[in-house]
Amino acid sequence: MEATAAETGLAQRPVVLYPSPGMGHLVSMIELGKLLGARGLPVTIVVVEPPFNTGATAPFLAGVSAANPSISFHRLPKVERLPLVSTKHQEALTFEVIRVSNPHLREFLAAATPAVLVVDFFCSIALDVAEELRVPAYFFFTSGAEVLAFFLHLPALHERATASFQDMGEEPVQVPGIPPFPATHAILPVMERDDAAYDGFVKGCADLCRSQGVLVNTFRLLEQRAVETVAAGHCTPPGLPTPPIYCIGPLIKSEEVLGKGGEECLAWLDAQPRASVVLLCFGSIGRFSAEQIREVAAGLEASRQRFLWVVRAPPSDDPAKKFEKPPEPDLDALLPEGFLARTKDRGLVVKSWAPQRDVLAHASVGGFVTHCGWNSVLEAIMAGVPMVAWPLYAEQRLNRVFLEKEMQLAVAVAGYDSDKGLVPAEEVAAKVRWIMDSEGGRMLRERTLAAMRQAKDALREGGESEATLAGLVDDWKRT
Ligand SMILES: O=c1ccn([C@@H]2O[C@H](COP(=O)(O)OP(=O)(O)O[C@H]3O[C@H](CO)[C@@H](O)[C@H](O)[C@H]3O)[C@@H](O)[C@H]2O)c(=O)[nH]1
Repeated sequence: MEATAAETGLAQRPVVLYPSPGMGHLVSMIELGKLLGARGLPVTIVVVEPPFNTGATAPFLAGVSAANPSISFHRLPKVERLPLVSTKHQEALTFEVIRVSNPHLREFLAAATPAVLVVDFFCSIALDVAEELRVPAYFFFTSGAEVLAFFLHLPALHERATASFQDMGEEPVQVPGIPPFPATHAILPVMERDDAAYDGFVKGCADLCRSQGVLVNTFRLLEQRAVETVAAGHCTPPGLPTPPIYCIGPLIKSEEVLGKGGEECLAWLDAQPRASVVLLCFGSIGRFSAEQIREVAAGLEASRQRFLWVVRAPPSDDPAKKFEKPPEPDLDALLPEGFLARTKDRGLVVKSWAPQRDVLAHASVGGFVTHCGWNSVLEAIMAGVPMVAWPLYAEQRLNRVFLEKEMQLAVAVAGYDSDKGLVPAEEVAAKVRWIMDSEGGRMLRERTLAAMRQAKDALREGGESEATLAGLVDDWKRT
């Protein structure tokens, strides 16, 4: 008979989850917390407050914490200011926030005496604390197994190459278990060796091998080749151990904090025909230039399709404001004159944020133009909605390669005009029409629906992901 948490002492000793502060990293870690809580484990989520925009708002966290009283949230002292870091990438700042928070984490863990610590990729420095306090530490990988294959292999790629990915141009990067991809498609923050983000990634990737295991927010059948190659140790650098891999997903947001704007979106969708609307939404921090916003508008208008479009204010020209929360967009100034009036019968433009998971799950939505953040990908799969891949930052260009070439669940936006620095309206119109109203788009929808069924199978009681998590929890209860 299975030991209960109380019998093993786990009732007193929490499982501590340590997400990095970005919205895209918090949502799935919180879902993991709920699943562990439902299996009788006491769960504490440690929250870090950085001095830059992460898309995760205080109302979001307050809503989650109110809806899940069984999970306790422990806030580390807010990081007010960071040492100067030489970087173009927010990821380098995230590593820094976690580094300066490590003494506070140590203090908390020493008092909480957790049974298990589960950390986000960006929090790998917490493994030092876990080792010192003898707490078994696992990773929760918030992207997919194909990206994990690349991450595990990065230290080996780093040893072999002397040039930055940026300077390797279109040279294909070979990683076991995933399709070759041009060096320019490697993840944005590791493009340049002299950026602080690069060092953080190479170290974090090697740290994956110091853990007791890596829980991955995917399901095996979605990324079978990568999962098997990673598990067989073919991606791990020579001399390092391969951590056990646990595919426990897809874990997507189980509740939305709607607000007034959210209710407006869903009410508008209620009035649209089935599978007729394309959603355009670009993650928790994705932003386009004013010129690109005008091209998207012109493309949507030319496509003649129904649309729901989340528009954010363009990035500021002031580098000091690069990582700040954007103001509300001024739609009259940003959109072409008369656009809103001309498209009012078939389009809804929403400022800054929509309840994406609920929108995707709505029967009126039939296509999704996405930045390829992994939560967005999984939310689309769980809703059976085919994707147009338009990556912007982080590991999204890799996700586009995998979605298009390996999983075959998306069509990629092409035709980037490097002189003008944008994707022209004609390409936006062509891809929107293709996904919503072509034989190819219909086939993609069928494939996505098949993936949705596999995902739901993996999650049901006794399904592969559910059983994997159950087995892991049993192991934890026995330790
Ligand atoms: O208007 C919006 C915008 C976003 N979301 C939600 O916010 C989350 C966004 O997550 P994701 O799609 O993963 O994008 P990012 O916020 O950009 O996530 C970061 O973290 C992910 C997981 O590691 C990575 O895959 C991404 O590339 C990285 O940028 C999802 O749950 C969305 O439903 C909304 O609800 N409404």
